[in-house]
Amino acid sequence: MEKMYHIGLDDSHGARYAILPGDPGRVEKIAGYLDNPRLLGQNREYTTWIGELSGEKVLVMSTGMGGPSTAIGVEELYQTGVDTMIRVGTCGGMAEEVMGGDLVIANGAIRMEGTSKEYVDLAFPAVADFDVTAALRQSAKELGARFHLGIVQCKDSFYGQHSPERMPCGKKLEEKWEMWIKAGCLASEMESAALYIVAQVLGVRAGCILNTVWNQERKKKGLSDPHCHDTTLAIRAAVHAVELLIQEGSSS
Ligand SMILES: O=P(O)(O)O[C@H]1O[C@H](CO)[C@@H](O)[C@H]1O
Ligand SMILES: O=c1cc[nH]c(=O)[nH]1
Repeated sequence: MEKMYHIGLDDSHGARYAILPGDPGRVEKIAGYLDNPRLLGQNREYTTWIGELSGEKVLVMSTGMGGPSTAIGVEELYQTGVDTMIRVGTCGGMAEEVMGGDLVIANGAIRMEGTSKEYVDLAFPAVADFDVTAALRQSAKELGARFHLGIVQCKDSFYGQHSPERMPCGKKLEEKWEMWIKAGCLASEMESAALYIVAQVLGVRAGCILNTVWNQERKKKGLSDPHCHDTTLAIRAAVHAVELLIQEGSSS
């Protein structure tokens, strides 16, 4: 096959599993947890490394920030033979109990972004694959991590999250933000809704684990708000979840 237009890969890699950070700068670090890691390709925001876990090929590819580049990356990875994808990213806590450094496993995503609307109407939920989510939960437990499992909010504007008062539509953003919190939303990020909807439409498995960087709600209430930019724990949890899924696949 010809190399895919954006990610620059063809199907010769032979991997079914992909770990997907947003940040290209996180790819090599994640690949360091695989056996025999090597750079496979680099185009636009898509940096890809390949390695192995339990003898099975695994890709690590950055998606860039937001739904559009994530959807393109997922579409093209699927064309090259990938059928199981785990996003490992960062988020901002929304629920009071979600602290900087905690892991958040997203079993579903609020579709307050634009990309997934060009696949299916908003009434359709953005839901993670059950087996991938279960593997992420087991992995987080085995690592002894503090983690939360639940709904995240996906939006297109990082600064609409952090400075809604600056935006002409700020009142609406604030009203919705309050609504998501009252409904039990854990955290905010930018890619999982597009990942889940595109995965659903293509018929592939997807899940997501996030490092909480901070929690602006805790800060607002005068509570402690430790910041954590270290994604190591989320990465280790994602890599081990892939191992668990590979083991599960070979025993079923
Ligand atoms: O750290 P990543 O995976 O990029 O994820 C989060 O960080 C970016 C914003 O800072 C957005 O992409 C958001 O979803
Ligand atoms: O607050 C945050 C942190 C990471 N990513 C986001 O989208 N928001």
